[in-house]
Amino acid sequence: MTAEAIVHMQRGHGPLLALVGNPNCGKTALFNRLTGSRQKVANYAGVTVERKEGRMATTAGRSLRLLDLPGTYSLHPRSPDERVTRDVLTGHAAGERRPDVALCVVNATHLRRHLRLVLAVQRLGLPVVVVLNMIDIAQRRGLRVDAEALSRELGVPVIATVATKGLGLDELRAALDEPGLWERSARAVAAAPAPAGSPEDRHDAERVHDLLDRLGMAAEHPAQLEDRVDAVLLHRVAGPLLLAALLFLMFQAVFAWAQAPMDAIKEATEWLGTAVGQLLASSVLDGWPRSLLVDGVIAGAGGVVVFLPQIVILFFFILVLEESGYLPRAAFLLDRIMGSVGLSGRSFIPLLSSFACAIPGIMATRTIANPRDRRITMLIAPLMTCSARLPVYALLIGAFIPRREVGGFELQGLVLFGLYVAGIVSAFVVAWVLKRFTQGAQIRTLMMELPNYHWPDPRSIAIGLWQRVVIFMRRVGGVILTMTILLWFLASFPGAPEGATAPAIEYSFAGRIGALLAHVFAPLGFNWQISIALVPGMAAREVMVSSLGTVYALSATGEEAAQALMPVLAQAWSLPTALALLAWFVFAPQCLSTLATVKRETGGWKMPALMAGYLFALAYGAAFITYRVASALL
Ligand SMILES: Nc1nc2c(ncn2[C@@H]2O[C@H](COP(=O)(O)OP(=O)(O)OP(=O)(O)O)[C@@H](O)[C@H]2O)c(=O)[nH]1
Ligand SMILES: [Mg+2]
Repeated sequence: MTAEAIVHMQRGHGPLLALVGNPNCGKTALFNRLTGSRQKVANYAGVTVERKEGRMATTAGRSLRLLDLPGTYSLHPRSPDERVTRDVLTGHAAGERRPDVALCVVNATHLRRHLRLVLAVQRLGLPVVVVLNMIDIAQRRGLRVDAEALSRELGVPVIATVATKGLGLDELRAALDEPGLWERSARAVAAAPAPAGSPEDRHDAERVHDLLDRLGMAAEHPAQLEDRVDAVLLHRVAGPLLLAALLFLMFQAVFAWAQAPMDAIKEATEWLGTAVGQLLASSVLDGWPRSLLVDGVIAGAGGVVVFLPQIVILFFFILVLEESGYLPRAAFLLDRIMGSVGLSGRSFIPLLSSFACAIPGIMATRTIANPRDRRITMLIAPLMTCSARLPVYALLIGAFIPRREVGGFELQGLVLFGLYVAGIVSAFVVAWVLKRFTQGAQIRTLMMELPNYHWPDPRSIAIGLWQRVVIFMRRVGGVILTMTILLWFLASFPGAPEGATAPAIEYSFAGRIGALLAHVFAPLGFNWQISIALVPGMAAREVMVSSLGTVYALSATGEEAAQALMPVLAQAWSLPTALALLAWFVFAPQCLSTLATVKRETGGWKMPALMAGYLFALAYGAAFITYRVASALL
């Protein structure tokens, strides 16, 4: 996902020092003063970002390379310039060596903001020397600047400077001779690029606040609006509650807003099915071509397209949260909870991606350094409700959960919320059990640097949504259509024998396979139609919906074939059966592409076999219990 910054190979020699800081803090002024005319200017290739390198000498005469990195607000890049800075500092910029020491320049009049970046760079494991620049302006404004106290608090050298006048540069050149600095640097480079873990369960803004507080400088550097917003959104109690409320409303909207467009799509597909059916009935294409089009393609694929509005609404919220800068904050909040089951915030991004699809989520576990944490994160990724499960949930909820309000909330949205929560809770329980009963080192790293809040850009949201629509429609036209046609074939041949009374499908291949599978699934209340639909559903979970569409269209006798699936199911299944199927899909082990990805990532069959086995057991158990309990109660 990260487009790595490609830079020209620079054949410099000697230790590399990088100037890092917020825009306009005086990096270039300092760079010019330190290097004089000994500068090389080039471009980072692939991006029009200027790369400036120069040479400088320390007091003891040691020759250093100095790199003037683009100014950045944080290590969450929002522009190509910022990305270059992040990639160079993490050692991910092609053709560029990771710097040995970071020279962090901060504006003495903007300590609250600028110190955050210092902490973030420190956490990357790089030795840091802080340049406290613009002390002339700070002094003119009557701000206290105590470089020594700051140095004690940060545990790194802090040199006060006025870059434009060259003040403090001698002290800086002397500080760069300190041998401990380069020893630390050698250690950091050996351990690179894994960030050094901080056991503290806090984020940078909070740490800067405490630090300024202890220095008695908090009042001189008042909290900005953003910090005050964070004080609420990241509050220990209020934060998680607000997050839960937000997710809750999101799922309410998924049902409430999608109704009208869903009705429209449903009517359009029904109309199309009827029209095509009537047209072909009076042509030479009557018979199996008509059935393939109407019962296979239109009933199957059309049944899935209905759920496009809900997917668009869900991703609208996710994109807005991502763009606004809230999502990393949600990660921070959840890090605390994840810590309680022994996982770190590093698992959050892979798990969050798994809400779209487990495959990118499992691939994102590559960033988890601890092998055991990585395997556990992989194993629980499929428990996050992927978007492919949304159509299945929406179909069953639409058919079986009445549209009414409970305590002012839409019952259907409530159930959907509950299903997502069930997945998350199960994931946490599984992670806890795996952590408890497997061997391995306990490593707890927390990386929390929060990006600034931003008004979401409507254009990028529109583009993001459009991409989701394209992905979804490609799946409808690809795997879903293919599996639907295959199932139609299996469900249509061989035809019924002479004098048969039951619907023809019961004599077909699919009907017979379904009848066999139904023995396995009967204890869960699944009939043969469900059992057979589970098989093509292994290719992609939404295929379950199109398969049910095809199976029931073919099971229908007479002309009511073009009916929508929801009312058919509502009539054909009992409520306990529907609830058991929902419980089954919370675990839903049947996704072949996910298992294939796990095999590729772990290089063996052990992990995918373990994953399929435990998910199947959980799905079967949960569906069984749900079916029994619901049958007893209802
Ligand atoms: N008064 C005062 N002005 C300074 C000092 N250091 C830099 N400036 C001024 O601050 C402005 C920004 O300095 P630059 O060196 O361009 O800042 P930069 O960090 O390179 O900025 P970007 O490259 O945009 O990230 C310039 O007008 C400098 O002259 C200082 O110590 N005191
Ligand atoms: Mg500059």
